[in-house]
Amino acid sequence: LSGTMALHSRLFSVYVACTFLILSLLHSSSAAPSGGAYSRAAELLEKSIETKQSLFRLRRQCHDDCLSAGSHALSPKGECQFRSRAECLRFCMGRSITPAGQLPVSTDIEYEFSTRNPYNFLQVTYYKLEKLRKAAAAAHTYFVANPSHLEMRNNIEKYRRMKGVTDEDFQDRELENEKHWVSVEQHEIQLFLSFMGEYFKIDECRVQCEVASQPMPEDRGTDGISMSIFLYSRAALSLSLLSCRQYCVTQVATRPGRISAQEDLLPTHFPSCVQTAGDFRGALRTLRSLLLFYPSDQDSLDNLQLYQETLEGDTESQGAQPVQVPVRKHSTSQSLTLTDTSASTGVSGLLEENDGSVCVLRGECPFSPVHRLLLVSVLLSGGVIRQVGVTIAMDDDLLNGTNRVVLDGVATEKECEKILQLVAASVGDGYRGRRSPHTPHETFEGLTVLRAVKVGEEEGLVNQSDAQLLHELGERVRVLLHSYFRSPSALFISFTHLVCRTAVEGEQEGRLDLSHPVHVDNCLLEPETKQCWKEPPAFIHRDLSAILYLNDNFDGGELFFTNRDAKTVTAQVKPGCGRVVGFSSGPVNPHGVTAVTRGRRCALALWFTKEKLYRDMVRIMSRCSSSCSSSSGRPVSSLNKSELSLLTQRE
Ligand SMILES: O=C(O)CCC(=O)C(=O)O
Ligand SMILES: [Fe+2]
Repeated sequence: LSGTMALHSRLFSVYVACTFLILSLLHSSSAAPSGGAYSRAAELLEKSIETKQSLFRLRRQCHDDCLSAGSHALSPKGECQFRSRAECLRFCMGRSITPAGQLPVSTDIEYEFSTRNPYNFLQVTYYKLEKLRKAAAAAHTYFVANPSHLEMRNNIEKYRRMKGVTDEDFQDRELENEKHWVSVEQHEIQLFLSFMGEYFKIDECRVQCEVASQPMPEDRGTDGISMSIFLYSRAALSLSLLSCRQYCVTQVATRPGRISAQEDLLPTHFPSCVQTAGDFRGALRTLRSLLLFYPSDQDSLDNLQLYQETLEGDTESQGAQPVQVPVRKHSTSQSLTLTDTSASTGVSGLLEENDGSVCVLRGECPFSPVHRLLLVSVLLSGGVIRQVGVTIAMDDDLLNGTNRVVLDGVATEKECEKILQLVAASVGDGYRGRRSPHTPHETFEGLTVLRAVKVGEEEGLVNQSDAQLLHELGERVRVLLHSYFRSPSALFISFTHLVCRTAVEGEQEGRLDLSHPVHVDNCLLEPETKQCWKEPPAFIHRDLSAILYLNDNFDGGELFFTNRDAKTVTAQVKPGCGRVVGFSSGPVNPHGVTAVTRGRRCALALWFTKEKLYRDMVRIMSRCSSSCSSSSGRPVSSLNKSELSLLTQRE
């Protein structure tokens, strides 16, 4: 640890300094910084990157020391033992970092680093300083995570043509954290295990969570109130630790620059190593591993039976167990069986007990789902959102799929009524009376939050508190789904749309079409090839979809999920006031709406994103232009170009 002593006290400030530096560079276009300022900038940027790495190394070191050497080994003078691992970790971290340095960094800073933004600025500064080789490496590192950044693509082309810059200079300085993708891309059997080894750098991620989430020693008070705050913050801390650990699965399965994790990363790499000719035992072992992920997969079940019949009498081979993956060396030789269903990524999670046993949240947890939902949502929202009465009507099992849920009781009858009045009072977004874009047999009305607030403000037609209710409902759904799907990364509302579909009278006989054809919300589904292209015009930044239904006095209009063939229906959901259907926006959830053959069906459609950039600026700003007191929005003048372009984004 001695090497990290230099971090003392400066650690936090240097990590944070990066953000201020970026901001000052951003605002310095009028007065160009001098050469001296650029070298200072480069120095600080490098230092912030190095500091972050040192911090991560230190956390790993402390974790290992406190775990393996036994907590007493680190005790001052070796006399007294620590009462807990947390205490040991605090002491260990505290030897190298000041208490301020141990505070968590803000999400903004984490965001900057996760998008590799410091390398963008580093590239500029090295270019200005004419350190072209270093500039090329920084440019490449940034580009790996931001492949659609055209300016950087051009810069890289320019660097390639510059004298003194060679191919070797284009190095990914963050490669260490992303190595596992190299082996994922090679579908070779011998690389499988090394892939597994890399994959379980998940463990590394979880260690970082654990050490980073240690409470500060000052937390504990002696009087009743401080004690309950202490207990409350402890509970919140455990939840955030849990969330952080669960997020590791998603993080490891997310390529640099991608927003969404690769679905089924681990299990889909099994088949490439199943069939080693004649190795029935190996095949059986892999099949059993596969079945842990897909317990009802018919092909695997058939194959399993076949192998078992073939191996009849060979008890040793018959007993082949699922692959066991060793988890990073600890003194107690732990191993994690591949029951990690959260490896199928998405946003669902699992609860891993300290003893290494795995408790899959759905079904096997010590508390009931409803209980869990309420507990988590209340804690996450600081108790401000009333979720009493919300129940889980259907889960993945009942909906026959992945990352799907139906919640009831999210809005009251009164609230549904208010929103329906809002639709009636407003003229809609130009859709009123128009034929639906999806079918000639229905009309379609759409109302955005912005529109609702505007109508409320300007025309006096809509009660302002009704418009505000739209906001609140969106927020309620966000908090509920955030906790249900255990998405540890922040979830931002990306777009909200109040949509009504009305059957055109006299045109309903023998209708064969749909109210909304089968589609996937964040990619372009190609049912013939079962591919889903994550590219525009699809809204590729959408991570989670939700529809809050408002009424049921119509015929038809059921939401249904299908397989990727867009034909095989896997589940159906009947709308009703206060019911929310939530699902991940990706290719596991193709869906459509059956024809509305009588009456008007209204619903509030919401899309969420993990990408801060794509949060709904319209929503934030409309809120702040009206009654918003604790503004979470920024003035328009401070938005960047792409944020501004989002303001004009429409369905
Ligand atoms: O209204 C519904 O039930 C679904 C709507 C939908 O899928 C969409 O707008 O993308
Ligand atoms: Fe949809």
